[in-house]
Amino acid sequence: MSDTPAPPVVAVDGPAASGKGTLARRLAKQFDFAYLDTGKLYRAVGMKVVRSGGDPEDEDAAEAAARALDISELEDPALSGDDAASAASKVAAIPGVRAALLEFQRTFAAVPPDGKPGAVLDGRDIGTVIAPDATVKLFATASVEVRADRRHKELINRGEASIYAHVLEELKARDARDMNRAAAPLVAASDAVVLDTSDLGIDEAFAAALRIVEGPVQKALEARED
Ligand SMILES: Nc1ncnc2c1ncn2[C@@H]1O[C@H](COP(=O)(O)OP(=O)(O)OP(=O)(O)O)[C@@H](O)[C@H]1O
Ligand SMILES: Nc1ccn([C@@H]2O[C@H](COP(=O)(O)O)[C@@H](O)[C@H]2O)c(=O)n1
Repeated sequence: MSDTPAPPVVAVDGPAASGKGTLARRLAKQFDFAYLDTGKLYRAVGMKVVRSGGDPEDEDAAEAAARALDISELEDPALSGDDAASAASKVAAIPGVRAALLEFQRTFAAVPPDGKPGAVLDGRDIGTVIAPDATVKLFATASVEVRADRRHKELINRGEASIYAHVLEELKARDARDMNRAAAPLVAASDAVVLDTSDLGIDEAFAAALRIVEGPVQKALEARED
């Protein structure tokens, strides 16, 4: 049996539109790690149910969709939309759905694809459930008003119709569902470092994230070389 320590894992959790995906993607690039946006798994399951005419709150339909999910379905551009986000947060509350998606995420973290030396995963339960032994855990957050403003601007920049007040309401509803569900609720792991980016631009937020993550990651990489 090999004594080589496991590849480093960076867990990035946080509420919707907190900027966790932006940070996680940049951190993965910085260290040449594999990156998994776990929200896409729930979005794909939600859309699969909706497209087949089902209700995302129907436990049997949602669990069946999660078990039948093919990784190629994560490439669907429709997953970035509001309908997918809303359906995702409904299927995500169903324990059978979370159980069906667990092994894929844990394997991604333990054996990063393409021979990458480590993995960055972002979501809601990475530090608490998927990778409780992660090398380093970041909990990215920002006030709901700031998050709504960022998402609103993102939608406008994409050429989509957007009303700030609607975006704010949608984020509040999603926060409430994600924080109050019984199964893997959105909460910072006790050993996560909380990074509030309300007053930070993207580059400042990344610099702050890097300061938190760099030391533990380098240490874990060096331990694998010994
Ligand atoms: N620090 C920041 N300052 C300003 N804008 C930001 C900052 N971080 C991220 N953004 C922008 O806010 C929007 C949401 O960011 P991002 O998609 O990374 O959030 P997320 O938490 O991954 O969202 P979701 O939960 O919906 O997947 C994007 O348009 C992104 O460019
Ligand atoms: N680890 C995760 C990731 C996501 N969810 C749920 O999916 C919804 C969409 O996620 P985004 O990151 O793409 O915004 C989110 O609102 C959660 O309900 C999850 O439960 N666990």
